[in-house]
Amino acid sequence: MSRLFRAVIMGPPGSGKGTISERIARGFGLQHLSSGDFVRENIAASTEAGNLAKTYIEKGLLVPDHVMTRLLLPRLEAMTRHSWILDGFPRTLAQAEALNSTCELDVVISLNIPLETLKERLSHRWIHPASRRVYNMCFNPPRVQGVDDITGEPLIQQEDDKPEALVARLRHYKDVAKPVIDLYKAKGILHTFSDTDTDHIWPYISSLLSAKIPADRLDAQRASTH
Ligand SMILES: Nc1ncnc2c1ncn2[C@@H]1O[C@H](COP(=O)(O)OP(=O)(O)OP(=O)(O)O)[C@@H](O)[C@H]1O
Ligand SMILES: Nc1nc2c(ncn2[C@@H]2O[C@H](COP(=O)(O)OP(=O)(O)O)[C@@H](O)[C@H]2O)c(=O)[nH]1
Repeated sequence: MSRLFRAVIMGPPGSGKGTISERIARGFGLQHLSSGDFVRENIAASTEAGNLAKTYIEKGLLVPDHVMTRLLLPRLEAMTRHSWILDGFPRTLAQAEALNSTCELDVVISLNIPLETLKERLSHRWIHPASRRVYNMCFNPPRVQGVDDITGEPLIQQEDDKPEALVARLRHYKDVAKPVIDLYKAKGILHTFSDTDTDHIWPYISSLLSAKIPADRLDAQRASTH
């Protein structure tokens, strides 16, 4: 059986991790794994790690490393048949080291997007809270303004997408992401993309993945998702 392909996507809030991961999932048949989704699923299922995570999220805090790794690593270990793109994890060096000891990554994509662009995007980000489907009133608007395409339910704006909260989140991202980025740079698997538009970045990411994922693996991957 061909070896699995494992990728991580990193970037500050609003950099397009979710948007690009979805394109990668559709275009290359990788499974999009979102750390935020794992956290929410565990909270909904009241698992031990989920209950712990909830106490932090309710206070608007990041979930501590030991809880995140307990929640995520077993899920990754169980992914023995499907290649994946991981979005939202690792966020800290401790998480990256724990991930290292679980699996070998093929590619890390780092998104480097100007602050003004992030502010602008997040001020137009609207979310369907139940599914976490993400819209943007300019870039990918819903079919009907203010409501989710699939359920017709109302969309909301998140408090921490407001510009005041964003600056603090960004500062925090820069501090904690730097050692993670340095680690992946040293391993020779880091690929950084800088631009103001996802549509400009996408062709470069697409050719990187086409070159990195061997054709036979790509075919097998696509066949298993269709
Ligand atoms: N790797 C992680 N480490 C710590 N906490 C995490 C991690 N991933 C997710 N969380 C927790 O889950 C919450 C939801 O995560 P999610 O990635 O959906 O949203 P977010 O942090 O607002 O991301 P973004 O704005 O970059 O899209 C986070 O606010 C955080 O509390
Ligand atoms: N205007 C604009 N908005 C974008 C672009 N790429 C993504 N977005 C939107 O910007 C917001 C943040 O993107 P998202 O994928 O959620 O970023 P994440 O926080 O890194 O996962 C969402 O509302 C996206 O629809 C882009 O190139 N231009």
